[in-house]
Amino acid sequence: MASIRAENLVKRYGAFRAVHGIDFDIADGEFVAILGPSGCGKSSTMRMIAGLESITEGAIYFDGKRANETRARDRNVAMSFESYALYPTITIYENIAFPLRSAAVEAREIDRRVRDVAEKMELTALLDLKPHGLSSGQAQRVGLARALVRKPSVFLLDEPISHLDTRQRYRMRRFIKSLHQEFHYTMIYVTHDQEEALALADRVMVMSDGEIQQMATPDEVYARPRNAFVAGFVGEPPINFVDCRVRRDAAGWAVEFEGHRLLLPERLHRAAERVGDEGLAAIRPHFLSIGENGPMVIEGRVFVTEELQDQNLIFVDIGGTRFTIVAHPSVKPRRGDIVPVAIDPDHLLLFPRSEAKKFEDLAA
Ligand SMILES: Nc1ncnc2c1ncn2[C@@H]1O[C@H](COP(=O)(O)OP(=O)(O)OP(=O)(O)O)[C@@H](O)[C@H]1O
Repeated sequence: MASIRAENLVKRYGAFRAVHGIDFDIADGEFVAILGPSGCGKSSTMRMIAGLESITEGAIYFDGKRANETRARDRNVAMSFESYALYPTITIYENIAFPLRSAAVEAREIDRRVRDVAEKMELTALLDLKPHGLSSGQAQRVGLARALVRKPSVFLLDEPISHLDTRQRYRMRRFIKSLHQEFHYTMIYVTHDQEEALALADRVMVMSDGEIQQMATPDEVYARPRNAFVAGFVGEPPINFVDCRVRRDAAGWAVEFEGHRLLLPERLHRAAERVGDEGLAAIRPHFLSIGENGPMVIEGRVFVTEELQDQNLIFVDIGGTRFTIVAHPSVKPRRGDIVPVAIDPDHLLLFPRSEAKKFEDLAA
């Protein structure tokens, strides 16, 4: 296993800057997900770590040693992509053994390692078959087994399961997570799927426009997003945003919107000072409820509901701003009903209004 450090990492393709000088540390044995929308520079970052793409500026260190000039095959990095090109004419056993045969590993050692990895990946029963006829989930597992059999120091996965159906995706997620929990590989996992990133990783590196917006644990990026972009990209259904005015008077700091006023908890006083007059308040759909209980209750009009058996999604219009509420399945207002919406100020977030622009780009 290895630790990885990046210092001021830049990737340019001609005049276009895809990665803008990023810094990060990944500890030995850590599982980091690189999360962001299409084109944000995730794959470029991963490919620079793998040595498949040259580094325009800055440096990468493996275990503290500069690796910019180290060739891809000497970095002991395994990569697994969405496409898992297996060799069709040889058995699963030989497909997994292939990288070891190329490296002239002794036959008994090959056999031991292939059977060992096949057992971990639940492939033992398939070893004598040819790839033809495997399900896409099985083929993906063979691809992972082939990457792992070399005992890499770093395991890189680029959108490895995005093409699978929902059931297979859950299954593969469990596999990947258990591989990490059992063997503590240093793993870097590129995805645009926030749920996957939060479910799998020890820390999530959220990227947009070639920059790291936040690198923190799943709990932190969810509960304490550093900016409106992270708040909007992480969480399902997406967070609610509303323009607000930020005020301070004898009672303390407060936000106002649509003629309502909400006193801010102490946790948000520094943010309120930083934001200035024009703010962007945000609250997750799970922290709004329908009912009279709470320090702030505002009336809204229901315009759509979605009943999802384990929860109901209720979409409410409050003074022209649309809010999503996640409610208990027993809460079933009808379209057009006027309902009291309770806001839990402990879960309110506050950003500068200027960050709304990034959120709009994301929604576009
Ligand atoms: N070889 C290349 N030549 C020119 N531009 C490139 C090249 N590879 C990537 N880019 C551009 O660099 C930017 C970042 O690409 P990258 O593939 O790193 O993003 P990504 O976040 O992985 O996106 P995706 O999820 O769509 O793969 C994009 O605008 C892309 O078009």
